[in-house]
Amino acid sequence: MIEPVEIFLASRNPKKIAEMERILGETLPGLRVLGLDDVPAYDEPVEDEPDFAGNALLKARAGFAVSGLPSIADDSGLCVDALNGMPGVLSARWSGPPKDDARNNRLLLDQLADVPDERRGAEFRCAVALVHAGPDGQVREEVVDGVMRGRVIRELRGEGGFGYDVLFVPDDQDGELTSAEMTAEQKDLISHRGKSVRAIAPIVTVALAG
Ligand SMILES: O=P(O)(O)OP(=O)(O)OP(=O)(O)OC[C@H]1O[C@@H](n2cnc3c(O)ncnc32)[C@H](O)[C@@H]1O
Ligand SMILES: [Mg+2]
Repeated sequence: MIEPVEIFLASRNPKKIAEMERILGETLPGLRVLGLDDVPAYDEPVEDEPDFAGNALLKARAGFAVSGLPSIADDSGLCVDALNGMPGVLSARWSGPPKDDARNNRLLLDQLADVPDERRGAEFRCAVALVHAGPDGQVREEVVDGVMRGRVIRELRGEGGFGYDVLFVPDDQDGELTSAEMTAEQKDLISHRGKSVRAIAPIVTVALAG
């Protein structure tokens, strides 16, 4: 009998989950991705680490502890040069709780109002962590990173993606479209998340082989 191939994905962000499932599905067809609704509710960790890798590990460890399945989590955000790398790990709640993408975007636009075009460089960063049991039963942890460079524009453009995509023009592609104006496939090809999920996929394959 062929074992079901399952992984647990610890995220509360439906659009992020959709991107991760889409990218994982390309490299690992047949993979069944379980989410937070598929396991009993648990105390999700406070994302209080100073970097994306640390927060991604917190989320993946908690997922593994509850599900017992190989567990992955993403921690990501927008790092703006003129703001010394902020919002960074604070991206989701940059304008305060509760998380609100539109309010975050307005705050970022205000903060950058006086920053000239040539100093509006920024990058999306994404760490993806995998926590699983090795063949010896020991817990193994892996973290990979992905980056997408670009710049923050002065108005909201596009309907796709999520979060700060409406304000971000990646340097790749033609350098004009925001990541919210790209198709899902265009964004996946160049995005921070596309890069990190494609980098973790072969490690997931090894983890699933046990
Ligand atoms: O922690 P989980 O439950 O996975 O969901 P979250 O939305 O809180 O996720 P993070 O803590 O990693 O915060 C990521 C935030 O960074 C921003 N962000 C990350 N990737 C993005 C992308 O591809 N496009 C636009 N904004 C992005 C957006 O504001 C996200 O809410
Ligand atoms: Mg979060």
